[in-house]
Amino acid sequence: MTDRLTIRRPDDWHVHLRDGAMLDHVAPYTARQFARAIVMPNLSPPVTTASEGAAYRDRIRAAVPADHDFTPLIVAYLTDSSDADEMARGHAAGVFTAAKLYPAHATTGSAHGVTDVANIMGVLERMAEIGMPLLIHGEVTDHDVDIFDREAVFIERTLAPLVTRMPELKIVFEHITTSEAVEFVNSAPANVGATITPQHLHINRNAMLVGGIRPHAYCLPVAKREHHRLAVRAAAVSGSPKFFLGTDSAPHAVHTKEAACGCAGIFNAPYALESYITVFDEEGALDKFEGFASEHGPNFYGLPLNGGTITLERGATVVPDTIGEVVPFHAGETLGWKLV
Ligand SMILES: NC(=O)N[C@@H](CC(=O)O)C(=O)O
Ligand SMILES: [Zn+2]
Ligand SMILES: [Zn+2]
Repeated sequence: MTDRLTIRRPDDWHVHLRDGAMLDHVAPYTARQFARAIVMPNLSPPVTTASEGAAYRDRIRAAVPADHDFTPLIVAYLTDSSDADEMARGHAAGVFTAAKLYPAHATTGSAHGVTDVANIMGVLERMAEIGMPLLIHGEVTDHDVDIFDREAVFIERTLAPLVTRMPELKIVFEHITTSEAVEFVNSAPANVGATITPQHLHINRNAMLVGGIRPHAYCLPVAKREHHRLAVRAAAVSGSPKFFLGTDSAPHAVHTKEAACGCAGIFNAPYALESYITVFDEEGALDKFEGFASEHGPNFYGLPLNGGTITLERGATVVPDTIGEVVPFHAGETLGWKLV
């Protein structure tokens, strides 16, 4: 039985570090676990220009303790009026690693998002030309679509036609939660990849609703029924280079979660690796963890693998009930692995 696993330093391909005091609070947790992170741009206001991106990168660097070797990868927030030249300028300047498509009003901080992909086809064509990946929150927002169906409907209505129309564009289907998304990514060409969060490997929708309503298990896309969780787990541990680590760590102050209309998001950064490796251990797939955490992401993005290693050992990690004003994923639980 493997009790100790040393892997190449991993990266987080989807994290929310926020801004201001919350950035100062949460950034050290991501920097402690990961060498690089794709930092999502859904700030208020969102990061839409290269100069805003460079300034945000400076604020993130200032928030990370000097003894952490951490590289934030900045992302442009796409709007209906995004400019292809601005995206290309930011990418060429080494500021923008990718651009994020939030369907308008799909999730936290998406009010300025894209109302129709048709409005940004020129931008997407330029991104395909320059090899700038498109990262997608894949849900429709139509009121008549059940929230549990919004990811599957997005595949039919938007993602599948987009992949057909733009075979050169690298696309990351973010935080997938359904068997439909797994099937779509598996059958799509090599330019389509996906991130998977720890929460969607651990919980199904019962965790939110059985025995009481648990706001700290609520995120978007919402956790689905059990067979979807099992399909996403199978994808994560499959060894396929299409699936890689993206925590979607999304901190919200506790009073905004424990509310009549609570915010969507799960703060999992502090113990992300311990949470993920627990799943790979349960699935008898510890040999697949390094690929998922440290190789598939950089290979998909065309970025170098990290130097250096981290080690996880079997042992107790007690997760506190709160970390500052934020309740972490697995709050009050003891995980069976620890980062040494
Ligand atoms: N995942 C979430 O539930 N929330 C994220 C936004 C997102 O990734 O959808 C957030 O920034 O709070
Ligand atoms: Zn999202
Ligand atoms: Zn996110």
